Amino acid sequence: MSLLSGHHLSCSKRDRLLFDDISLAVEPSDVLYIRGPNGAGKTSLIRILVGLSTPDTGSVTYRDNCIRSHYDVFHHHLVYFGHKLGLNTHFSPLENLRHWCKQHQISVRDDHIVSVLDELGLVGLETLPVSSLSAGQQRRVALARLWLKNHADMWVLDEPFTALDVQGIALLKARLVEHTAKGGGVIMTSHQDLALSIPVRELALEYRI
Ligand SMILES: Nc1ncnc2c1ncn2[C@@H]1O[C@H](COP(=O)(O)OP(=O)(O)OP(=O)(O)O)[C@@H](O)[C@H]1O
Repeated sequence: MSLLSGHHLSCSKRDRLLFDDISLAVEPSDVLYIRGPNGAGKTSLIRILVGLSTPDTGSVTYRDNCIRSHYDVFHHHLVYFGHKLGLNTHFSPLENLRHWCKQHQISVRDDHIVSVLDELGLVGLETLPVSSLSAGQQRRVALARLWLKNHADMWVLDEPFTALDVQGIALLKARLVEHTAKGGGVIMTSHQDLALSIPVRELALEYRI
């Protein structure tokens, strides 16, 4: 059974048809890479796939159930990473992630969150306000969710490599490989060459005028 599937999806923005009748399916251990030029509609498609926008036509299912009518189950198994990091910059990485874990019913001790932050190269920054961290460090804090929500089998990541340095990219790639090895599925966009050590399927969106 597929994890996440889009069925006959179409989307227009300001009278421009971005994509029409797209169907896709992510199986366990699959990585689907959505690529295309700026403005092609990658983020629009991603937002539809996680239920944040409604397509003009078509539907999205998670394990064969419509995500709209089974949103709680889908949400429980999803990590979505969008352009906005979803961090409160007045609070520390530890406070942000503690709150996020609570929202996602993840029972975790502070020392585990700190160990994940340390693994992500944020040693000594765990209790500083997020506003005092660099762009790449803030992104690492947000990405820590991929290390904390172990019961999520579906990851949907919109340009997750943005602002990461070489080491950050390597950490994330290794995590992606780990996730798929356990049967997880991934949909992602990127403007970088993915070069993962596992097979990646591609869906190319063109810029339609
Ligand atoms: N809320 C909106 N209202 C009106 N137009 C929108 C909206 N969101 C996106 N668009 C338009 O839809 C088109 C596709 O945008 P989208 O963000 O999906 O592209 P993208 O492929 O992700 O681009 P990029 O590579 O630059 O991130 C763009 O022309 C954009 O201006």
